[in-house]
Parts: sequence; C-alpha cells; structure tokens
Amino acid sequence: MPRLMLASEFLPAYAKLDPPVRARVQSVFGKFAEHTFAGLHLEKLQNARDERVRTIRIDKFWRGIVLAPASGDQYCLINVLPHDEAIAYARSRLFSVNHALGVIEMRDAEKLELIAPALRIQAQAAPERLFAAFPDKDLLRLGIEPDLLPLVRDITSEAALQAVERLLPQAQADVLTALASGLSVEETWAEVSAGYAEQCAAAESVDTEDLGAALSRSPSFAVAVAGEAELAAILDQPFDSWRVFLHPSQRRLAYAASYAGPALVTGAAGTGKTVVALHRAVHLARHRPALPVLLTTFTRALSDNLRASLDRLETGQEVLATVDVQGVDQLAHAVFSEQRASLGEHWAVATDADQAAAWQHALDLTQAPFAPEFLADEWEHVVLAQDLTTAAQYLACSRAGRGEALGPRQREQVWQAIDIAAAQLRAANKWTFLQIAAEAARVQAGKSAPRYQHAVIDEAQDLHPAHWRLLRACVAPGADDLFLVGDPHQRIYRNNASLRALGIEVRGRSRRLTLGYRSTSEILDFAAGILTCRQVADLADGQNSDSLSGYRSLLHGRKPFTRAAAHRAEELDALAAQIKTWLADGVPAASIAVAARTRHLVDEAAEALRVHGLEVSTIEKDAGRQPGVRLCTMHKLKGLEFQCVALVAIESGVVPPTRLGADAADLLRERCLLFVAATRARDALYISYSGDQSSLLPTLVA
Ligand SMILES: Nc1ncnc2c1ncn2[C@@H]1O[C@H](COP(=O)(O)OP(=O)(O)OP(=O)(O)O)[C@@H](O)[C@H]1O
Repeated sequence: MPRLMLASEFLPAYAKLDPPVRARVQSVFGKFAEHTFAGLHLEKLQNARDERVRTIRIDKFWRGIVLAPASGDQYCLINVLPHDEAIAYARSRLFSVNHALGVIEMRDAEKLELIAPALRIQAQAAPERLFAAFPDKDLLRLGIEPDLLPLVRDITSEAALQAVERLLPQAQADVLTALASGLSVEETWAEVSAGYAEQCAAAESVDTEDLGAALSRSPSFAVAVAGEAELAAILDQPFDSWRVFLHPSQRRLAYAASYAGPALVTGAAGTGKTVVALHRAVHLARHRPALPVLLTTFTRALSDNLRASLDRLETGQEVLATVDVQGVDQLAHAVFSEQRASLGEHWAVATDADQAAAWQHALDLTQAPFAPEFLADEWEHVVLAQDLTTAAQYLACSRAGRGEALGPRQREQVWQAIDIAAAQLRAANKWTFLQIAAEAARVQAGKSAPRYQHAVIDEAQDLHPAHWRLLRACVAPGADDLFLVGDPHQRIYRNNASLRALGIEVRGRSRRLTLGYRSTSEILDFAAGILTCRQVADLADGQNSDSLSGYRSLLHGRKPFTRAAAHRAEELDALAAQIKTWLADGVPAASIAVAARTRHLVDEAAEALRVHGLEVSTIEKDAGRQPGVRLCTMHKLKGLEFQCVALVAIESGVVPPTRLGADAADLLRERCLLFVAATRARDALYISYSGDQSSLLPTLVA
C-alpha cells in the first residue's frame, strides 16, 4: 500500500510560499496522497549523497524534495524550495537510521564536511575538548553514529556545539546537549531514550538499512498522511506545525499513557509548554473521561488564546466538547455564583473603589500605622494565601518572603485592620477576586463529587494558593488528576506557592523542557542575561532553585538592539522610525508589540506613534482587536508572542520602579518581568531608554 508521509521540515518551507505556489504544491502532492501519480516524475539526482532522494517539479521555479525509501511504495515529502536550492539541498542530505534509537535521521552531510576542518583547527589549538570525558563506547551507546565521532571529538566548547547542533540529526544533537549540560551518560540515556521510548522499544529488532520502517517509528520527523483531505487539513495551517510535530521530549510528556498523580512540566519561555498542555488536554479528552477535562490558565485573555489554539489542534467536536477552557478566576466565579444562587444571595465583585474605601475605613478606625497597599498585600499574600480565619492563626503564621518582620503588637494591629476591611466588604456582600477563589475552594472541597476528571493548568507559576486549593478540590486525587505547566523564571506576581505545601506532590513526575521554539538564540541569550546568577524558587516545593541550564534555540537572527535617548520625545521618535522600518520590511502591524512598565508610559507611546501616523491598538483597552501595532504594559505581554517587540522606557527609576526599594524578592520579580517581556519576541527585540539605562539590562556584546 503506497504511503505518503510529511516531514516536519516541510511545513515551515510551505508556509513561506505564495498562495498560487501553495495550491500547486497541494495539487502535486495530493496525487501522492491519492496514489494517482500519472504525469508526475520523480527525478533522481547525480552526485547525491543519498540515492534515495528525488526531486519533483512543482512549477517553473519550485521543486519538491522527496525521500523514496527502497522498500515499498512509500514517499516522504521533505521540503519545497526554489529550483537551484532544491537541487543543492537534495544533493547534500543524507538519511540514516540511528543504531541506538531506531529513528530516522537526516543530516546536511555537505555542510558538516565543510565545517569539520574548521572544528579540527580550533580543536588543535584548544586546551580542552567538550566531550573528552566520554569514551567512544559511551557516545556510541548513546546513539552517536560512528562516522560522526571524529567531528564530535573536535567540539571544544558549548559555542562550537551550538554552531554544529543545527546540522546534526536531532537525536544526536539532543544527546550532545544533554552531556554538555552536565548530565552523566546514564542520565543522558534516561533523558533522551525516554523521548524516543516507542522507537527504542522497537529498535532492538531494527534494520538500520530499513529507512521505511524507521520513518514510521519517527513521529517527530514525519507523519503519515491518510489522503488528500488530511493533507489539506495539515497544509491549511502551515504556521502551526506544533499541531502535528512535537519534539520527542514534548511528545513523551503530552502523550504519556498515564501519570500516577500530579505531573509538572517546566521550561523557560517559548519551550512549548502551552503546546504540550494543549496536546495533553486533547489526549486526556480522547479517552472519553466520565467528567470533563479542565484546561485553565491565569487570565481570561490567556484562556481565550488557549481555546483558539485548541480549536486549531483538534477538529473532533466530541473531544472539543469534553474540554472546558476557562481562566482560573472564571472557574472560581462559576463555583462561587452557583453556591450563592443556591442560597438566594445577591452579591457583587468589589471594585477598586470599594476596596480602597474599606481600607480607609479600617485605618480610620484603628489608626494602624500601615499603608493601605501594605494591608491589601498582607491580606492577599498571607491571610488569603494561608486561608487564615482567626487572629490567633495570623499571630502564629509564617510570613516568610514578605520582607520586613512584624512584632506581635504590629500583627495584632494588622489583623484588626484586615478584619474591619473584610467585614465592611462582607456587609455589602462585595467580594474581591481572591476572596471568591478562596471561598470557591471551600465550597468545592465541601462537595462530595469532583467537578472534573482531569485538569491541565498553564502558567502555573503565577497562580495564588487559593486558586490551587480550588483546582485541587475540583479534581479527585489520583492518576492523571493535575497536569501543570509553568516557568518559575516568569513569576511576575507575588503568588509564590509551593505545590508541596498545598498538598500537590509532583516528585518523580516533574520534567523540564529546554529547547526554545519561539525566539532566536540571540534573543534567548540576551534574555537569559537578565536572570544570570539569579536563583528562582522552583514550583514543586518553593525551596530548591530552578535553572536555565540547557536553555537554547536552533533559530538565529539579529542581536537585540538597545537605543539610548536623551529624553522621551527623542526616544519615541526613534521608536516610530523603528516600527516604520519593520512595517516596510513586511512585518504585519499586528505582529509588532510595544510595551512599557506602566499604563501611563504605554499611553504616552501610543500617542507619539499616532502623531507619527501609525495605527495602534492598545491590548488593555480594545483587546488588541483593532488594526495596528499592539501596545500594552509588560505584565500584559505574559503568554503572548510577536514577530517584533519594542520595550520602551527601560530605564533607571522605571525598571525597577523607584518605589520598590531594595527588597530582593521585588527586584527578582522585576527581572522576571523583563525576562518575560524580552522573550515574547520571535525575530527582533528592540529596547530603548531615556537617560540612564535600567540596571537590570545585561550588557550587549557588539
Ligand atoms: N514542536 C513544535 N513545533 C513547532 N513550533 C513549536 C513547537 N513547540 C512550540 N512551538 C512554538 O513555539 C512557540 C512557543 O510555544 P509555547 O507558547 O507553547 O511556549 P511556552 O513554553 O508556553 O512559552 P511561554 O512560557 O513563554 O509562554 C509558539 O509559537 C509555538 O507554536
């Protein structure tokens, strides 16, 4: 039976084509899918590294590259390129079956041969080699192919590894990166082989000459396409290759048969955590659970994005109907309002003005020597976080991480003020979002039946303990109950929750993703520099530190650009000029974001850009739905991504704001915020400031 397969390389190439060429590609390969090859001619190449590679005419300018394994009637579409490039590509590629993992591998044999002498010269002059500690037998056991060993031996540094990584087959690059990041041979095997678990199991009986069989064992490399309709469904959304192709490390997490309890996936910005969460939700929903699957995240706007991505990933209505996508506060609101309705109570959300009035009332009555902001923070991050309901509990509680210590007398005063403010809101039946979450958790915990079978939770690092209590109460403890994804380096609110302290134990079921898919290496290196040497508390227990080790990207582009200005007007003129350049380069306005630390600065930038004749849309005000360049605060950038990002007013006194003082936790949060903002950029990052640059910016090496 002839079989059509589509390689992961193919979609990004197809995405770049003009619509008429795409239509032609679809029609040519549609014939493969339907096994009607009449009139199609697969051409063999002279001097090809691999004689199983063919090319096919798409039109006068474009050619497809097809792998045709000797065995069976099987074709794998590898790429589509302009004529000369296609011929050069086809000639240079070599396919093989990894002897240890059983997966198909492709390498750019020509480029590797070209780079080898340079590596050799570098190695001869270098005092050390990166993999000197590992004997050949270990490297071979891990899947490094014998003919690549000499090249591997000549890699002297992580920078050199980064330079060749893109040219190497994925599994071998994964092995070398794992070893370079400090893992032992055994740990590397455990890490990499787990990603290729199905393949390894089958590999025992594998024939390294049988490319066709290896293709079927390599879902990260190529997928089988059942017919013309399926081909069209994949090609219809060529930019979303994450729908079809996952890195082995992502696939194994998303499609693990079962986790014995809560599972945690961490990874720095852009490593595909949300992608993994979406696939996991679909995987769980496909097993027809008795109750729905909850897919949730920090805000409503982010859950709207999740819904849209889920609709792109899954087409089965039954599966989609099984996944309930809601922001965590929406969920809290739903549980809480159901309960209030059953009691016949009318209630309202406490506005900012209601809350300010309550704090003022409390301070008037108690004359406590505290600012309303301090009391509000103490209420949210100590009292509601620990679910404290009595003065005695508050007097005895831990306030770790809250900065200045409070003596017993001060604690009494604080409790009294909080008690009065809360009573005032209660009397008016007004509730803050966190109170709603805390109450919803209590209500749900008191119910005999869970609300969901499974919960998949994105942006886990920013949820408040009250949210966690609610989520815990919504799903009965057991296999596949909670699947969490998050990044402690992106913790930008004060919600420092230790999952263990909340009764959510992920020990043995916690994994980290390291390969960045969004930003270029240049942007990642810059962003990582913002956090260099800073320890962030991990999610599992809030104690150990999480690290960025191994965080990398295979994409390359321009270095981030920082621009100094004498004053704001000059800075914003330069911003407008930069945006016009991006637009002139063909970047759509909606793929450009401008962000600043405060709403006021965002408004100022928006006004300046309008004066320069640019269309702008403020994410906060009109949800970024209007045409034009997107503008928002740095906080609102969380979870989003854009082709080009400009961060303005990244200067002393603004980032971090002077009011923060020297509190280490506050300053770390500011660094995380800048890290989040910088890592929203896919291709270009532009940073400007007026006066002195922010002390949090890393130095750019020219
Ligand atoms: N396997 C994949 N193939 C292609 N693209 C991918 C893959 N995984 C992730 N991506 C792309 O990388 C980008 C980042 O993915 P995603 O938003 O899931 O990362 P994240 O770790 O949740 O990021 P952040 O923490 O910064 O919000 C997205 O554009 C996504 O489509």
